Amino acid sequence: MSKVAIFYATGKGDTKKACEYLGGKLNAKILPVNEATRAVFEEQDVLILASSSYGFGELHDDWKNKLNELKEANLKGKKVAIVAVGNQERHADSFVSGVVDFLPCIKDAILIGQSELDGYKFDSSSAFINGKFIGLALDTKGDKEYEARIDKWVVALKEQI
Ligand SMILES: Cc1cc2nc3c(=O)[nH]c(=O)nc-3n(C[C@H](O)[C@H](O)[C@H](O)COP(=O)(O)O)c2cc1C
Repeated sequence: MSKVAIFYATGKGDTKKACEYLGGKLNAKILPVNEATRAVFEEQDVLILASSSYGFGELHDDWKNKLNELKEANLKGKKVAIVAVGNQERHADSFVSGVVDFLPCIKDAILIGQSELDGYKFDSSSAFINGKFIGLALDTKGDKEYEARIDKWVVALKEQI
């Protein structure tokens, strides 16, 4: 069985809560990213990188501080999925944009878990590329049905793992 781990950064707990729900569905290990190391990244078959956005579409600081380690990790042949948490109404100009900074750090990995627009309304998002989100976009405060989005994503993800 594939070893799946979710590495998350969270400010007020929204991303953590979503990851706990997701982790239960995937039977995955869940780790605050500030506890992760290059070796732990390399131990996994599938890595799920989860972060909320802060500033103007930036990653949470805990993830910013780990990007170098992620970049140095040998992820060749591994699968990586992204979970992006934000607020489409209050931050419509940079909705879940921070997670785009993962892309240069996972070049040797296989990106899985891209998702559709699926009813979101925003003006701009760096994480929405060529008509798709680069991962799962969640607005846990603005979308009461966010767990249903996770359920749907998990079904698609399991086919790619
Ligand atoms: C100062 C500040 C800046 C934010 N910037 C963004 C942003 O650029 N894009 C976005 O989608 N959400 C933004 N948000 C919303 C948070 O990402 C959102 O509240 C999220 O649910 C927080 O999750 P967390 O508790 O896991 O950190 C911002 C929130 C704050 C307080």
